[in-house]
Amino acid sequence: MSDAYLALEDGRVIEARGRAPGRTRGELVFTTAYTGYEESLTDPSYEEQVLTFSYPLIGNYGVRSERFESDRVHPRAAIAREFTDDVAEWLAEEGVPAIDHLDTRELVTSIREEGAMRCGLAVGPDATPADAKAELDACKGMSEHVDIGAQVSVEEPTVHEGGSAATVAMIDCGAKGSIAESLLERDATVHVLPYDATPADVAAVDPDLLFISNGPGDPENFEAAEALVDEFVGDLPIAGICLGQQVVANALGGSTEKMDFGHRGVNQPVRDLDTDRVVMTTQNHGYTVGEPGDELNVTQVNVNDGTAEGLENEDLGVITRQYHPEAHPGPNDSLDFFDDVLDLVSTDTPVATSD
Ligand SMILES: NC(=O)CC[C@H](N)C(=O)O
Repeated sequence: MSDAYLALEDGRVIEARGRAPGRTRGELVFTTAYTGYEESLTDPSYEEQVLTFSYPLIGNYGVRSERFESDRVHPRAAIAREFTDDVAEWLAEEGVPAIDHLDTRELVTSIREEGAMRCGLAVGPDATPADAKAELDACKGMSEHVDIGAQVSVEEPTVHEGGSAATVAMIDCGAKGSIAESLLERDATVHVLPYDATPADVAAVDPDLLFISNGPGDPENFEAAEALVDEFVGDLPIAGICLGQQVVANALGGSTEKMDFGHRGVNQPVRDLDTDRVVMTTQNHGYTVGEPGDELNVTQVNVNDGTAEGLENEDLGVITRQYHPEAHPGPNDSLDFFDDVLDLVSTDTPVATSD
């Protein structure tokens, strides 16, 4: 008798061991990251997804809140070959179902072959396969979560007072904490604004730079952020990370599309087309920029599949990354992105200034 069931869109129902109870649903994805489970589980970009860890043992160095990227767990559920008690207890306290003792190697292979798929989970002493299937039946596709920004963004503007290197208006589409920290460490002051901020809200903080954060779901559902890029491009330098890159591309004539199973891990190789240098990067995305449009140049590409990893327009002062230069988890090799971003302010790159 099992106490946990995972129902998949391909019709299978997989038995597992329950580690944190509940009923839930979401898009089933996997990460190959072998460390950084606290950072991944608190990354807002995982909202509405069920996160499978391909690394078999999750929790072997405990759970410490200093390593969290936000104030709660964001995946709808978590799956591993084996969770330690520390992680299972944390997820249970957070009300996030967790299962283990299933063949995650086989599960990850299925996602690679069939693509990210919808799933339903039922976990606990009374759980049945029918409960898991009922969750699956009620599960929406990622793009159908049209107001997902409201689930992850700040409700009111907040400010992180730093130094005078730059005043940054950061649009919080579900930002990881490390992004603001990376800017603060470089002496910037960061105004965090809601995902649906208006041009007047941005102008009110008199920024030197507009920064669009990472965030969950389909970038086409972040129309307000797209409108901000459209409004301020040429007047303010603009930077973006992950969803931020996608929103910037959509605003400037490019397009985005859903990937089969995405990039999630801490060793995704990225080649800079100018220097030919390859760096290992942290990634967590299921959509990608298809066409960059006429305004943006692709400056970096993924070595595995050639997808756009960096976009720039030097004249307009626009620079974005699809991966996570702020790391947490993962390698620190791309932290200089934040220096490049702040250089956009100090070198007055944009063609025009706001008056
Ligand atoms: N980490 C992110 O910002 C993810 C971006 C977007 N939600 C995607 O899945 O592609």
